Amino acid sequence: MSQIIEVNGVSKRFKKRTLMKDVNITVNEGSTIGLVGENGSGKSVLYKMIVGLIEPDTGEVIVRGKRIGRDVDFPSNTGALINDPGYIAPYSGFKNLKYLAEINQIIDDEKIRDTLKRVGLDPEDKTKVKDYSSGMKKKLGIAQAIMENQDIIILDEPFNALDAKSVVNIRQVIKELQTEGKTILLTSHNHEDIEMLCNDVYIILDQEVVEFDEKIKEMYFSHQ
Ligand SMILES: Nc1ncnc2c1ncn2[C@@H]1O[C@H](COP(=O)(O)OP(=O)(O)OP(=O)(O)O)[C@@H](O)[C@H]1O
Repeated sequence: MSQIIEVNGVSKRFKKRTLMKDVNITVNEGSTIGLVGENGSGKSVLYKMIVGLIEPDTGEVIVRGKRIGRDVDFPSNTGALINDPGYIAPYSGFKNLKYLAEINQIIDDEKIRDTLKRVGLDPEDKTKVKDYSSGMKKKLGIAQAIMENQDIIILDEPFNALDAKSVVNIRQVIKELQTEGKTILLTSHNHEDIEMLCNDVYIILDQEVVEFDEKIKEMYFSHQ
């Protein structure tokens, strides 16, 4: 298995607060990584550094051999749902995805419709995104992260706000993506999602990212 993402000696602080120091992670192509940690521990920030939205203070992020921020601004062929994506509020879900698809021009309307159905949204629904529920917005975010058949898929809290049936569906979608050989980076506060879907699990603990072994797992989830 080849390494597709490397986080080497990354540190980040905001004003006086050190969020993480000397973080090292290697992600193998085709694997699913889980990242857990308390609210505010830096999970989204770490994923934003991987996609080039936030610059590390020290260290480097390498994706497919290219250093983010030096060789490329953003990793290629990567779909990401991190926090709440900015949607065009007066547009429908379909129209939002179509607008985004026009940037790369690699998918047609049919693929957009199929992806909306795949995540549990009705492609014909004309509801404006400003009137979407939180769960619908989350599904739309997942759709934009996978619609172009991206090889690397980053899903930060994809299950938040989803009802039980939708959780089952999105877990199934993620399993299909795994079968397709995608490299997936997840976060979730739900023990079951992480256990069920991830090959390697890390936790941000005291500003460090460490492997989430059985001992730490027991300690962490027993406090939730
Ligand atoms: N651009 C920024 N400028 C200043 N502080 C920031 C910025 N982005 C994030 N932070 C801070 O970094 C910390 C970590 O935020 P992050 O969103 O990564 O947490 P998280 O682990 O994803 O939390 P949660 O589980 O609640 O989603 C927070 O205290 C947040 O306020």
